[in-house]
Amino acid sequence: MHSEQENNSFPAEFLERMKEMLGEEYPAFFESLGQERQQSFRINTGKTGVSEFLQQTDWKLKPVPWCETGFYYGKEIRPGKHPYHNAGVYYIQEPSAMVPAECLKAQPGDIILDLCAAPGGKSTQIAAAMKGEGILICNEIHPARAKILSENIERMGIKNALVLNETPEQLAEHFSVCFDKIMVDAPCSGEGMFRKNEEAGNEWSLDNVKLCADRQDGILDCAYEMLRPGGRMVYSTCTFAPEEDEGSVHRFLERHPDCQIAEGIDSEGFIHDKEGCIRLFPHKIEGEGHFAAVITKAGEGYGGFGLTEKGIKEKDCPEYLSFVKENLKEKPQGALLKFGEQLYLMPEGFPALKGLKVLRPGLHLGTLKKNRFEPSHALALAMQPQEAFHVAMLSSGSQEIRQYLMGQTFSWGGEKGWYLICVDGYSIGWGKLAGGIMKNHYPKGLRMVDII
Ligand SMILES: C[S@@+](CC[C@H](N)C(=O)[O-])C[C@H]1O[C@@H](n2cnc3c(N)ncnc32)[C@H](O)[C@@H]1O
Repeated sequence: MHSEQENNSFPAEFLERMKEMLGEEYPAFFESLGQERQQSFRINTGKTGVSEFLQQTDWKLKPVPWCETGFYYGKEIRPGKHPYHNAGVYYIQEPSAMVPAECLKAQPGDIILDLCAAPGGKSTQIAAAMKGEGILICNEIHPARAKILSENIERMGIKNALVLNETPEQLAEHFSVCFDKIMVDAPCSGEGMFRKNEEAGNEWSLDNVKLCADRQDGILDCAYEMLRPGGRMVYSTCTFAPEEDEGSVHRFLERHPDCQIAEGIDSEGFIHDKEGCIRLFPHKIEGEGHFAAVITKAGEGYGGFGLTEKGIKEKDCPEYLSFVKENLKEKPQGALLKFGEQLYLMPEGFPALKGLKVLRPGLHLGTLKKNRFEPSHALALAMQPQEAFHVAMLSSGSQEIRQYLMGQTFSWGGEKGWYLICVDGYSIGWGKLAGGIMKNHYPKGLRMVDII
């Protein structure tokens, strides 16, 4: 049993509010704050099947009850240091944080916006459900966080996502009633993560709770503008503060009477209030504190963009076409877009990008250099081994994969040229073979010093 003294890193006013909210359940909640948090990841079904992955490893994993692809792992496993992480085979994500994207019920073909998306937990979960069909716009207001978001979209091999760095207001001006579904995982006071991130408690104040609630009102109003009639939106936070949870939802419904709360998902230990909002408490489930509400907009409509990108003609990129002919069994489908030397592939129906801060306009194919094409790391990660002519299939325990991820060359036999480097069947990057030596094309910024 933990005393209040032992938990003195939690602000007293926060604990008082929780006592008032939870009544006789408060001691159980308080004890849970002193317990260790759960670790989990979500298997990337864009790269592998759940049962296929479970057969491949001897890791002791326990299913997360509310997410078919989510699994708890123990301390003996360090998934972030394993080559599978670099190959985007899973995304390390807190178990409760898997709930909002499950509630969104993304389908292949949907036009979806993730408005507050970095570092990309929910975006990558939504993308997996979309199975590469439809359009996912991932937006993040802070430039440095938007970059991390873009890297995670790349690592997970997602082809149909656009990464933007805009304010919700600027997006709302651009994308009036365009989206079938919107995820609003709002910035909040983070009370549910105090156990995960001890420092978060130091920044807590009632004034900040109010500030967050005001900001959430503004973000939700922008999301409303962008949701098509008949569309579905999930609002979520990782705080217990009622002003930011049910409060934000109620104020929103008052301002927008054509919206209502709809059903989310259920699991043992989930608390549903009478309106249908979902609350997760760490003493009720194996996960941190979270809140989610599904909101639908009345009416009917279609998602999509009035103005779309047309792309450039293939014949204007001969270097790319020869790369495709020599190295890929099939030409990737979609329209080509050129930004300076950089070539991207966009799925059909991508919105016009003029006036937007774009970090990633679709799948980065590579760089058009003078008389040659250099494939991008993103292209490697978005490919399956059977799509390339030359593959270097390495095992996760091999010396070669260690050398590769550390940025070194390794010996290999075969014809010279580009090789898709794979680990246990998962693409992880490019190498270029010449004279029996595989030259390393693993991005410098991603190279590792500590691998298991
Ligand atoms: C809870 S986090 C998002 C986590 C993310 N959805 C995930 O699953 O990985 C909230 C995000 O909102 C961003 N944010 C902060 N202020 C914002 C604002 N005024 N409008 C929109 N987003 C904001 C933060 O930078 C942060 O990345």
